[in-house]
Amino acid sequence: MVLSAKNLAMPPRLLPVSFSVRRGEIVHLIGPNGSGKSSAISMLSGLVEAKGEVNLSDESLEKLDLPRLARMRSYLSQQDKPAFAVGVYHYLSLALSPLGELSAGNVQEAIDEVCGALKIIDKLNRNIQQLSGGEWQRVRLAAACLQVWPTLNPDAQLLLLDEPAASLDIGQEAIMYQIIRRLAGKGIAVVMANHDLNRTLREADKVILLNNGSCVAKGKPQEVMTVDTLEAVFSTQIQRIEHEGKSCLLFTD
Ligand SMILES: Nc1ncnc2c1ncn2[C@@H]1O[C@H](COP(=O)(O)OP(=O)(O)OP(=O)(O)O)[C@@H](O)[C@H]1O
Repeated sequence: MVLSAKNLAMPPRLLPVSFSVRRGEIVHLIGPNGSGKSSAISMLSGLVEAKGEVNLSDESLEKLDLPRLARMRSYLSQQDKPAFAVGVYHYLSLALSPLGELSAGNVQEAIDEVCGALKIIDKLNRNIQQLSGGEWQRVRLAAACLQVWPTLNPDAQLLLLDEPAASLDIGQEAIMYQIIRRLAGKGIAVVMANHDLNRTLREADKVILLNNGSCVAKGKPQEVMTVDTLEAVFSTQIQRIEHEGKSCLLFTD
């Protein structure tokens, strides 16, 4: 098991919730605004004190120092641009700095793959302050992926993403899911907060549904995300239809 959380809590923001995440598994945290998704992810990052027991690769999270944490997991928080101004390439190299000496060839290959996929190669020399919201989000996503890219980081285990699709158009969002699946395919476990319930239905191996800081349900998306449960939690009308063998939610309010 890559990650196990037993009674993870930060009352009243998040009441005790337990779950585990396997190698290569993609777990989505869903729930209304203020339900505790970001609180849970920030605690899993090890940067915020958590109640309960969290183990990353059988090591207690609270015993991992920052350099080791930085090698084992990366964390894309919800945030705006930083106050400093650096080039995109420089910003990406900051994400690689915890990984120590790296082969220049491997770094170039990984940057080409990740930045090529996210379509930001032409932005590498741009200052981060001169990017659109969606471009900046893709740069941040690239940095988070590179930090746990297995050819650069053999200790990488976990990618934590807090609403990574924020500011992305639907085409860029599709690319983002491809790169998340590619990393999961390389064995990295992914835990992410998400508001696009249709994406969660299709992309998540496991879903944890939160409401008012409590876990309402967890398990396979098809089982957890029933119309009745989602309508009750989100207080809106929902229909679920089948299209070409896939479930699709319609929001009819
Ligand atoms: N720094 C903080 N100090 C105190 N309470 C906070 C803090 N940040 C968030 N909260 C509260 O904790 C609860 C959970 O917030 P959290 O950000 O985890 O929700 P979320 O599910 O990620 O919401 P959203 O979908 O809006 O991003 C909310 O009631 C929120 O007001």
